[in-house]
Amino acid sequence: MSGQNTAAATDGLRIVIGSDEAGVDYKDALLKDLEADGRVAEVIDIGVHREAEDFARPYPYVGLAAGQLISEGRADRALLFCGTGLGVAIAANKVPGIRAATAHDPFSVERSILSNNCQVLTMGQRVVGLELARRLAKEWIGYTFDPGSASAAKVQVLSDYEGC
Ligand SMILES: O=C(CO)[C@H](O)COP(=O)(O)O
Repeated sequence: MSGQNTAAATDGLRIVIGSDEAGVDYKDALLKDLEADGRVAEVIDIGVHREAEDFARPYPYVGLAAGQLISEGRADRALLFCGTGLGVAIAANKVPGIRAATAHDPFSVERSILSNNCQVLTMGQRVVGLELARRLAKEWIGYTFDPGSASAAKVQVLSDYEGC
């Protein structure tokens, strides 16, 4: 799984988007951005949705569901929101093989891919402005992990530890 995203980047990414109630405004805004982005082949909206039964779904279920979709090979990446971005990242990281990072600045977003080969980026609606979140997501889509880079062996330590 550590090399995931590399092949998909040429075909268009399949991206899961999700949030809890505290992140739903940003989730809905970024959903539109992803759908309009020609680099994205598929957007999978896992909720929550306003005025729907899932609206009160707590953040752990959102992070776990996103991580599982990637782990099962049904998506390449996930973009997740909650109040801080922390809860959905912690949850996604519980799925074996998933590397999720909370990042609210351009350098960390870049390194989450180029250093850490993270499949999941999370942000907090209560932490970062909407326009910055939109810009960060746009940049994030453009990064691809290089499996021949010096960072690859470090990521492999994590994959070896998890056995996947
Ligand atoms: O930010 C959250 C979890 O990290 C979540 O949106 C709110 O969680 P709470 O503070 O436990 O309500």
